[in-house]
Amino acid sequence: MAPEGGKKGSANQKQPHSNKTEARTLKRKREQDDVAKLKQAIDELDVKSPDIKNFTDLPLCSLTAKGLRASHFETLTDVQRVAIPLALKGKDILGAAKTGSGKTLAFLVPVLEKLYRAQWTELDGLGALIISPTRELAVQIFEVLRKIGRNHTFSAGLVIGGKSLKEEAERLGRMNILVCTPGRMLQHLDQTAGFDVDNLQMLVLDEADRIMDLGFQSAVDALIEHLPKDRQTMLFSATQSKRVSDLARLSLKDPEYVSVHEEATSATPVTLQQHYIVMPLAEKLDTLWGFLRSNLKSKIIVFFSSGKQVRFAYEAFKRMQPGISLLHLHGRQKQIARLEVTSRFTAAKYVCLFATDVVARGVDFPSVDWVIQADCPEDADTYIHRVGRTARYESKGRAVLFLEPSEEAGFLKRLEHKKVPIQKVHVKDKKKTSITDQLQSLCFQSPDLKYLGQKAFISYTRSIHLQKDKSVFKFQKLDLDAYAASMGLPGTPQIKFKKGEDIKKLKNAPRHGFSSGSEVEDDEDRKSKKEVVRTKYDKMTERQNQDVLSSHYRKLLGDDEDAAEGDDDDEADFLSVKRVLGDDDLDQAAEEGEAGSSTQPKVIQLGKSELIIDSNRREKLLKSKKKLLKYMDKPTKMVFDDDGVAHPIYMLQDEEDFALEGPASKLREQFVEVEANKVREADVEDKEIVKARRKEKKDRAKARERGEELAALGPQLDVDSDVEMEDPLALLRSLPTPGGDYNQSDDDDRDNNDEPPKKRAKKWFEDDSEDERQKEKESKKRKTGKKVIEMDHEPDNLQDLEALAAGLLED
Ligand SMILES: Nc1ncnc2c1ncn2[C@@H]1O[C@H](COP(=O)(O)OP(=O)(O)OP(=O)(O)O)[C@@H](O)[C@H]1O
Repeated sequence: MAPEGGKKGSANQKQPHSNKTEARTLKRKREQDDVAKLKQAIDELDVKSPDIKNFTDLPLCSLTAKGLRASHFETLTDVQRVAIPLALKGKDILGAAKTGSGKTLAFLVPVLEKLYRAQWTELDGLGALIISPTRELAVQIFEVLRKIGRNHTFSAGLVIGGKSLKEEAERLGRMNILVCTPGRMLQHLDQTAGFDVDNLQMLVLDEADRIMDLGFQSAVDALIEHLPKDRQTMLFSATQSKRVSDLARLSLKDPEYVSVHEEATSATPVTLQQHYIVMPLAEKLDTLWGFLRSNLKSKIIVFFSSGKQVRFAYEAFKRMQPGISLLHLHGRQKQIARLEVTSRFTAAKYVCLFATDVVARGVDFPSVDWVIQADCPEDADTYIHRVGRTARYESKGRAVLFLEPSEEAGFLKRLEHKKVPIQKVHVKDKKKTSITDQLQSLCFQSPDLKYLGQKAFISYTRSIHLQKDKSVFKFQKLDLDAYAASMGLPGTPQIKFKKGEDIKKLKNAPRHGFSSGSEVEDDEDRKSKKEVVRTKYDKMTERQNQDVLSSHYRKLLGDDEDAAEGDDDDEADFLSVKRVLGDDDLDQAAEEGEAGSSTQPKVIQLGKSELIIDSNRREKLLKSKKKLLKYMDKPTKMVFDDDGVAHPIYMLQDEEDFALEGPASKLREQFVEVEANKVREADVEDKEIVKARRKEKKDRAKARERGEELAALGPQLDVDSDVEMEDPLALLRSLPTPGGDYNQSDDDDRDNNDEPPKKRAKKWFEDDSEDERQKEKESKKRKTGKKVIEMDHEPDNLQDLEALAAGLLED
């Protein structure tokens, strides 16, 4: 710890040894005097004094005061004015204040002050732990801490996953302040030897109601178990519940309720204008498109209920070029992509971000003009947090909620109950537009988009079906056929539901091999994973949704969402798509499976189109003229004019003849109808094919299982147990790691890769086998073809942050 005076002293020219010791003693004495004065001032502080208006009116050490000044924080906000004095006095705090009202400083300032007054050093270990529900929010808190704490000498770190556990573990022991997500922190507390939290002075839960929520329950409870009971605890949120059970779980001692806006007439900022539009589900995308086209010079966030909704809307709208930059963010993206999207959105002036609730809470994007809620939020609290991304700290903002007619009455009641003022508006007739035709043709042209659409449709219907609040979400009232058609889908995907799921649990369900922003791995899940030893066949057959060829689509869509398909698994648990792929898709996917790791596919020209030779099977095709015809363009009838130039027949049609055929709009409709019929017919055929292939796959898997059972009796399959004998961790290593790390990329790939089962079985074998030759082949394959996510692919800004964390407060 080096207060200002100390630093100046150390800059002096060389002193004799005795002088140096004397200077050090003097410095320590000054610090002690300083701390004693601060303690006395805090004792004498009247927390209710009306004179407390600015940070300078508080008994803060000069290092914090200097950091606040340099960050241009002078006047206290309401919540800071009430919470900071109480926290300085050592009280446990339960703080609730509107979004954007400055809660972050309300807990960060007391954290710095408490450690300063305790003269905390690196040797004292972890002094304060700040828990956030999402990575984005954790990074943001860390940045604010870095800004206002720049003059202190505490070390601070971020524990949010995205790095190997080992790498993080090495640094943990040196940290005085940690900002973390619950799942990752628990992993360290459970697994990192020598990570001592016995000295912890302060625990902070930002967005506390979310952290105490069902999805995080087991992780948070387990985490609290590790912490000493004798500590100061602070909980903050814009929507704070005072559940006695929560307070007991956290062992809060006689907490002070800081609820500065309780008497306010609205729960949302007064500078926020809030509207809602009622429209049938089938008009949602049209309305959103119309809105974007009318607000090109704005910064907009559009919230959807699931990552799949986000991806479909993003991919479809991007292809239709709305005239404003589009970004998308959801919890299944890689951490690098997520950080890049947040920083691009922060920096841009006119931009639209399609997002899930991963950025609904706490995230402080500057100057957002509009928050659109394209899908109704699960409850009024989520509504309040989402709209809170605009109109932050005295700035203005506008929010629009899209409601389905069946949701209107129920949700308005919920908002009224929470004191949210909102007005109904209508879309102007001349601004109404339909994009169904465009979406239909895009889905027709691109199987990838159609596939995303089907998944988005399913995830939406699933979320509505699962919602607890049945007075708002009425599944039976939705016109699903019209909705599917409005998304451009050739038919309504059939779905079946399992009973007993919970939307909140699902939202926080662990993702294999990938730790998302709001990831929490159930303690019990982790234990059972460790205990149950599975064979490679178990792993292979456990993998669900093998018929959804996601890796294929991932390649079509680019690779920014390596883990995005991981959730196919949880989806397949719950409901299944009766029909997903078209004939072409299956062909392509099968070929891709065969192509394996071929790196440089050959391309040959066939008529106007290109045929990519990326598999042995395709190469063989070249030898059969008849089969090749399949890939040739359909012949078009051409007519030669007087000069001998060829034209398509319609170009030479007489205008009068053309007019006789009827109005162009009708012709167009007829054309669309004919094409749509073709798609429907193709759909029926596809269904049959998919059914047959599924059955075939099931039979194959069964046969293999039988083989395994038989083989288990024979001596040669003692391979697995041998492995276990030689290396007791071998099997454990082959299990998916909870919360997953980037250096677990192999596992990630396997878990998220819905390749055809034949291919995957091979991968599992290779990964588990002791055969060195096979291993070598596998590693070569990875090097040449498949993407391997390297551990050191850290985002620049995160790395910078981490680097700075080591010595937070050096000038
Ligand atoms: N005293 C202050 N003076 C000026 N600006 C401030 C002050 N306190 C906070 N701010 C600014 O207000 C904005 C919102 O602050 P913060 O993110 O802490 O809000 P919050 O209450 O945590 O919001 P949410 O409930 O959405 O998490 C930030 O941009 C922050 O820099």
